[in-house]
Amino acid sequence: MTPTLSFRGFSLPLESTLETAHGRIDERQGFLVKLTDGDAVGYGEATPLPGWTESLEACEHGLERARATISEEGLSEAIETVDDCVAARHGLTLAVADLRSAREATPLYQYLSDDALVGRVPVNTTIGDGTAAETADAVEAAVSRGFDCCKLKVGVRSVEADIERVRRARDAVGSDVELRTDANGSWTIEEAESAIEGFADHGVSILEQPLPAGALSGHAALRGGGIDIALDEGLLEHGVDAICEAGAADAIVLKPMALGGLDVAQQITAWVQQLEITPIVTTTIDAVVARTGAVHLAASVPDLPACGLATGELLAEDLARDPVLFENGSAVVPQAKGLGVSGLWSG
Ligand SMILES: O=C(O)CCC(=O)C1=CC=C[C@@H](O)[C@@H]1C(=O)O
Ligand SMILES: [Mg+2]
Repeated sequence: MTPTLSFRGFSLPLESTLETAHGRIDERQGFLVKLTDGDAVGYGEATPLPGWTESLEACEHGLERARATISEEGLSEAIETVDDCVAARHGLTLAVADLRSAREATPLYQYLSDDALVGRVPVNTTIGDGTAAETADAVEAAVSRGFDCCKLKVGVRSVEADIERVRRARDAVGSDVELRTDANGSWTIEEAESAIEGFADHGVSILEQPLPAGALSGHAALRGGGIDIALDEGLLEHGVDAICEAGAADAIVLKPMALGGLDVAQQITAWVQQLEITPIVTTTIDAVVARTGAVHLAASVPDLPACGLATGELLAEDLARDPVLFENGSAVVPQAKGLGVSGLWSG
């Protein structure tokens, strides 16, 4: 039986604009992907993000190519036709993995790694730019919801303002909560050095992408200042080898949507861990399908730190009920067969 591919567009507003140094995110537009093979069905999600993936139009064209190719040539050829469209490839390969793991009656994370039972994975919550008071309130509210690791967006305001935001957040939640920061490549080396000095006073654990994506030696020079340096945009710019050769990162952020799929992201996590660099899996503020796929990926990789998987709360609407519960700073991993998201595609 030849599998058939279908997809339908969606647009999901955020609860409020996510202000980052990389730009504003108001909504997430993408495609819910459905793969049918006999009575087996698998779901994926292709949600492009400008600056991280192909455009929405290119993603749609990629899915159209894959739909035509799957019926004429087959599944692996269809995946090849979207090799240069990372979000489309993510959507197609996630649908394949969901269908195959469901058919094997195994949860997706066990399909990805033959792992024993993994009940939960540690997560960070994501706090957008805001005033010092708004930031302190947001971190305090996150901790009251059970989170013990918060990532703050920085780099939109002055370094001094960001240091004050971090100080106020630390004062609000005390020393037991992990605070991370993400500058989305907005600083010069001097600004980054000043930020690191100020953030270190308030126990910030990780500073993500302080310098532009192209910088490598600059990031290497920032390491050892008391805060781990993580690269996010830099991974897409340089790849793991160059980052490792430059000694540019303590940690690397892996976004399955931006990397082309869980399979690619999983290979990179194993590679990165071999190099004694810490992988951190995050979403691209996706809908429930891709977000749950990222939770399964994190569950398939041993010894991960808190990952950026609690972004569902940033959305005002979603495609279906979230099968992932968050409690005590962790995501409870779905144990149903496949991805574990239901009620997606009626009719
Ligand atoms: O890492 C997280 O906590 C959640 C994901 C996240 O922060 C991002 C997702 C997509 C684009 C960016 O704004 C941002 C990032 O830079 O990591
Ligand atoms: Mg980032």
